[in-house]
Amino acid sequence: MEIFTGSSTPLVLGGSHKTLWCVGYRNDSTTKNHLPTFRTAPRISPNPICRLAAFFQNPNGALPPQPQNKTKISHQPQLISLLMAHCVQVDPSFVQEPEHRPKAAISDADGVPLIDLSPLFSDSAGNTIPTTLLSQVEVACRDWGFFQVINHGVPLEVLKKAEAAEKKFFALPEEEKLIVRRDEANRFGYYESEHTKNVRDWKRIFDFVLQERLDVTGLVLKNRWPEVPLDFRETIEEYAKYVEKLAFIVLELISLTLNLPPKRLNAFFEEQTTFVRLNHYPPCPYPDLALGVGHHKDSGALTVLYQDSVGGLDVKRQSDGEWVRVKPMPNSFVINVGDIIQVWSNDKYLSAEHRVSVNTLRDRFSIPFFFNPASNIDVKPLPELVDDRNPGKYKEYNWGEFFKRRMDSDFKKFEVENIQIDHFKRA
Ligand SMILES: O=C(O)CCC(=O)C(=O)O
Ligand SMILES: [Fe+2]
Repeated sequence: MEIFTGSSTPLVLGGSHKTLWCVGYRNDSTTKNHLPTFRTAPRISPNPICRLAAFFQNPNGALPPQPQNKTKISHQPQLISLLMAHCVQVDPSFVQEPEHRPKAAISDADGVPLIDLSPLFSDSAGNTIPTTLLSQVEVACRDWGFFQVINHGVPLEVLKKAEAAEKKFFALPEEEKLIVRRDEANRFGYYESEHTKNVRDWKRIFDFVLQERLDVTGLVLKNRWPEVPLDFRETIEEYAKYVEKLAFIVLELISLTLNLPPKRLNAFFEEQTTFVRLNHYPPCPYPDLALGVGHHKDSGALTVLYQDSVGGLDVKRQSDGEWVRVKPMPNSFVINVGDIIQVWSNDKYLSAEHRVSVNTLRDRFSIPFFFNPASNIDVKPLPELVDDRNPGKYKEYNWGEFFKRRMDSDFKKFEVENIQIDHFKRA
């Protein structure tokens, strides 16, 4: 290892091609204020493998004094060992491009709208849905593409049991989880190496579908269940049943806000390709470089997500392009519009960009329910919502093929960006 200093950066640490190092604090004894921020080094080093520079925000940390500019310090063993004591190994497959790395502080002020669904469950609810509730849903889908719901009808006990089962599963030894690891032939089960936009995510997942079938597009929708924890399958299938009810309720509310009959969209979901994902985001020693899930939009119709109290889900606010944190709220769900609703609504509603930030100290768990239509559905703007003055903005595409192409990129690192909804946008 060689250590160089450069004129514009305090430190650049080299390594081999496969092993990059940068200076950082270890997890223990770290507080937020002591965290360094990492940036990719400008090309100041003649050595192409010297790629990472570390900028220490807090000079009170136990760091050596700054070496003189442009001095090669690899001959100073004491200095090197002191630096090494503060090194974390960076796996380059997790490193995001500089423009996608999270800033140190993410605001949660002016966060996503919160909608109370209790009017739908009260005794006096009858068949009428308050217009105030509908307009809240409409504004949230239009301005944010994201909202949180409380009093949603899913019992707290069901949520808590699912969260406990999820934690138990991820706590199993790796070799036990690998028994149900997904592969190219069967895409459901455990996976620890998912990529979003060709960068590896700092997470582990377990996926299962609501309806198993050998699909027409050649996608095998078949679950793999672990034998332990014993009540795992039963618990999370029960959770999924409740969340499915909530997903249909939200779908009907959205139909109403589009001036359509409440069940207008339901038929698309009779043979749904919905799947549920359990996410575990372990603590990450370089949260300024990696993400739990890279920036993306969900490709299905709707996502209904339960998150624990740690926080990390960031949404790109439509109004100003700022990333804001979706503040965890006990006993709530986060709902977001996916690409399909964006297309059905002919861009009235937007599928918002989001990502997951990680942290150095706490494990985070979440459970998204990806509400997806049948694979044979051809997605296009709904005929009721287009006319000569407002022509359809998307060409028709087949959901099953789109879904399969997206899943393929979970296995291979493509050189180019995988299929996106914008590819179907009319000029
Ligand atoms: O874990 C989260 O909060 C969000 C995960 C997510 O966006 C996804 O899996 O698509
Ligand atoms: Fe997502």
